[in-house]
Amino acid sequence: MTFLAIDIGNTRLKWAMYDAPRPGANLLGHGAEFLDHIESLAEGAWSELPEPGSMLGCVVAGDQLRRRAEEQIHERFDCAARWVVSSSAEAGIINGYDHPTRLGADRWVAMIGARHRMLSDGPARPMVVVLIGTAVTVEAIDSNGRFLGGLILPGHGIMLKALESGTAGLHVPTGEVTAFPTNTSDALTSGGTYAIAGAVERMVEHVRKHCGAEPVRYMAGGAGWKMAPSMVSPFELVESLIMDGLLVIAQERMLTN
Ligand SMILES: Nc1ncnc2c1ncn2[C@@H]1O[C@H](COP(=O)(O)OP(=O)(O)O)[C@@H](O)[C@H]1O
Ligand SMILES: CC(C)(COP(=O)(O)O)[C@@H](O)C(=O)NCCC(=O)O
Ligand SMILES: [K+]
Repeated sequence: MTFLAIDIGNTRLKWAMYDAPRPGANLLGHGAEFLDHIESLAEGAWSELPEPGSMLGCVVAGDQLRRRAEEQIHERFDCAARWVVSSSAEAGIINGYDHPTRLGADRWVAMIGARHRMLSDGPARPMVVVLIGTAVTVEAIDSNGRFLGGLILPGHGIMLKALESGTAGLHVPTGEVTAFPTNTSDALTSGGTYAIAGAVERMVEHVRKHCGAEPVRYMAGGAGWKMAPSMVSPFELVESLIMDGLLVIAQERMLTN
């Protein structure tokens, strides 16, 4: 039974079609559209796909975007649109947020994917899960699967936009990440990268100290590949973390139509 997974962030809608709603299922197709281009999905990227037996998604881009995605789903497919809402516990993760449903669904799903991945690789350990999207999130999870809390910080693009709009002299092209930047472009690019790397490393230290063990470290998100090389503690890039989490939840809920 085919399964369609969708992740709608503040920059792009990512989708992946699998041959079954379970972790490790075969990928039949995948893609990403900037939010302005969602209306082209049904007649474009999805036109050649098989009918999904079920779908599950996560949305943090707001109700209007969710509705625009649902229009495409219903135009092209017969299956019901289902979206994950963060809850107090699901698929091995216990939600430590003050108001569990206010936690971004992408963060929740990524932690579920990460926990499942870690447990298929070996014994339970604490984790630090980093998503580098429009915003950056840095989650701490203990070895029992309890989400202890997480950081939200601006992504690279937002940091640069803030600096450009708040100053007269910072309109420059993207630079290189270097330890000692000697031009404005490199200074901005390195500043943003090390701001994120520094915050991530603080969280790694907090988890080490709190849990008394070295955390497993996963990174995902559209700009993860750009950030990973600049981390202090090495992170494993797992581009599919959110899709993996959606597969885990779909299997646990035995999603059918
Ligand atoms: N193909 C790409 N090449 C370079 N940067 C990219 C690419 N795709 C996404 N990004 C960067 O990643 C960020 C968006 O990633 P994404 O995971 O789609 O975010 P979101 O989940 O918030 O929609 C943006 O800051 C963008 O600049
Ligand atoms: C933190 C986020 C903006 C990240 O969004 P993204 O970068 O994936 O587009 C999103 O997860 C969100 O809106 N969260 C709700 C607030 C919270 O998690 O506390
Ligand atoms: K995201």
